[in-house]
Amino acid sequence: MTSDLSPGLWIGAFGAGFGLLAGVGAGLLGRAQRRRLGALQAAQAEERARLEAQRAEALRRRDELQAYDEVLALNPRVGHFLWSLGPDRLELSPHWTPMIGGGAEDRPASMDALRLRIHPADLDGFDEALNAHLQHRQPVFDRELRLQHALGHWHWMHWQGKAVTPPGAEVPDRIVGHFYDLHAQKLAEETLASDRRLFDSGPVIVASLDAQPPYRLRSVSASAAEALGHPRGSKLVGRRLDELLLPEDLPPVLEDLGAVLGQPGASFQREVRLRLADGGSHWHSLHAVIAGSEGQTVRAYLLDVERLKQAEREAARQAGELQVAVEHLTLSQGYAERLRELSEMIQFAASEAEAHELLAARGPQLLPGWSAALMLGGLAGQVERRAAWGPVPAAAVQGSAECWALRLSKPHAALHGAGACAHVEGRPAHSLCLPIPGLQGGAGVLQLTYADPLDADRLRQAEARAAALAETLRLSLSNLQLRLSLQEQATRDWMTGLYNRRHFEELLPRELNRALRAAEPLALAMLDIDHFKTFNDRFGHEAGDEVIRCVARHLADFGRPYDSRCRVGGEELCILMPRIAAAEARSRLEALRGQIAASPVHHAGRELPPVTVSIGVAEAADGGGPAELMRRADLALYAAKRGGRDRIVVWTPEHVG
Ligand SMILES: Nc1nc2c(ncn2[C@@H]2O[C@H](COP(=O)(O)OP(=O)(O)OP(=O)(O)O)[C@@H](O)[C@H]2O)c(=O)[nH]1
Repeated sequence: MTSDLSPGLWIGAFGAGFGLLAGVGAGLLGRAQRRRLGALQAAQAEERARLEAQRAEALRRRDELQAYDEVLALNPRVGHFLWSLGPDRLELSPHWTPMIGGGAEDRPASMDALRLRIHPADLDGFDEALNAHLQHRQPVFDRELRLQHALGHWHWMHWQGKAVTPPGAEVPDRIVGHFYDLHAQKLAEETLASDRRLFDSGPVIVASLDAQPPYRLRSVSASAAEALGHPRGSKLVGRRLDELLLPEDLPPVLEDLGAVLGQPGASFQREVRLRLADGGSHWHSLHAVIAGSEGQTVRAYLLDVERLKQAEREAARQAGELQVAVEHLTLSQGYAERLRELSEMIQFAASEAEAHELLAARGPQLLPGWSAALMLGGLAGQVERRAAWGPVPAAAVQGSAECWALRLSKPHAALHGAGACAHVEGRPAHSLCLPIPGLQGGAGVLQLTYADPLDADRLRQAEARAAALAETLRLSLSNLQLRLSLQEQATRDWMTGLYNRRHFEELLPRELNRALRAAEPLALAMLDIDHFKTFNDRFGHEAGDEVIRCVARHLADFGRPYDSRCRVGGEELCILMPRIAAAEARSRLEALRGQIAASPVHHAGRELPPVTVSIGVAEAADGGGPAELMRRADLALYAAKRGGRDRIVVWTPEHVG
């Protein structure tokens, strides 16, 4: 574009001035005229010099303006316009096209054409700005507005211009000026404004603090006061960091600050609790940046994460509960498995004593840390300790009156000995008695003690386990008792209560082997009631039975606990006597024989004739099996019968069968 303000106008004016002066000088001739001419020439020279100076100035100005034009032309965001008012001709520099898009032909050629592309909302303002300038209310025309881009969107531009009035005229005939691209700046401003709105109303508190103790708040987004529970508009500026944070959170933040102070751009992140107006606090995620060229400001961004924290806490609590539940489930599954094993072993124990030993061995794994005693009904109503583990002892229970669990038939718990049963010794933190009813010999009790205090959860778990253990013991011990008693019944002779023949046949080889292994003697005595048939014949079969029972009672009371007394046939009985030799057996059996002979037998209200027995004794010998031992005892018995009955004969090799 060629501006009407260009220096060319000035240069033309100078040329015309010089021509006029030269013509005037040529017509001067006389002295006076010469004087006048001299004066004129002086004035002329002066004027020439002035014009020269003006010309030089104009040239300098032209160069400057050219340079300015060139620089402006370099800037794609600034263009020039010349609007000739009369003909409404608008000339736009080529910068227009890259700003507003389209081709050169799309450039508006008149103000009317330009106005068609102005955003309707900006049109009035545009016209008003023009009028204000043309009516001299504003020194320049200056307006931001949106123009329709060739691609359709509204594009922000800034127009500035000045009216030019031609020499001698009274009103301007044109406006010259420039337009520049404001779009990127406007978008940035809008983004900033929306950011600002977000900061002021959104969840993020933006704050600036002095980057030096006591870290006073210099500015803070408008939302902060309300977010922290203060009345809207409350003044937070000026507060110290220690007034804003919970005391526990201050030291780590001070430490973080210490590490970044004086380093512009350095930052740290941390979760802190901001104090609320009501005395509470809210967790915030703090992102702090050292700002300012000298690092004189701490810029802090705080996002309220209280709900997140609450959710985290809730999730952690639920996860904890789940973990506990899973642990309980796992533990209880493991525990149930261990109880099942114990129960099986107890039920198939060879004796109650073995069952009690099993319990004592496995109990510590079932209830770790607990001391326990299983007390079962014994003689004279006493409840005796049968199995125990752990350091806290239990005294024997003299009667059910001493145990609350037995008295009330329900579990009884005590804390630090207060209200504990009399048999609980010491003052354990926890004691628990569980009744075990339904056993032969009377109800039993399981006493459990724990020395140190337990929390409610662990106590509840232990109580549940103890109850399960007591129930397991009740079932398995009563099953064992039943099985042992059935077993016992199967081994006993129904009429006499002595072992039966089947049991004797099982017992004999076992005892014989044991004796041989232990190199211990073993004596077998065979007894036969003398002339038994005559009892049957004279007094009846029942009398015969009574005779058998009477002899059996003598046998039952005879000898040592580990002697086995059996009825092996109708009126044939035997005694298996471990750890004694035949001679010793014989002397003991003499007492038995004498007792039987001396004891009257009554039946049906009358005394029967004296009952005597013949006894044959044999001793286990090397190489001889059970059959041989029985054969020898039989041979000795036969010898006793033959020898006159009511006597004892010990087998010797002479008794050849
Ligand atoms: N009442 C009764 N009699 C039985 C029983 N078992 C076997 N008997 C009888 O006992 C008798 C056995 O008699 P023997 O072995 O001959 O005895 P004994 O000849 O009378 O006397 P000894 O020659 O001294 O042995 C038989 O008559 C059987 O019927 C029983 O359980 N009860």
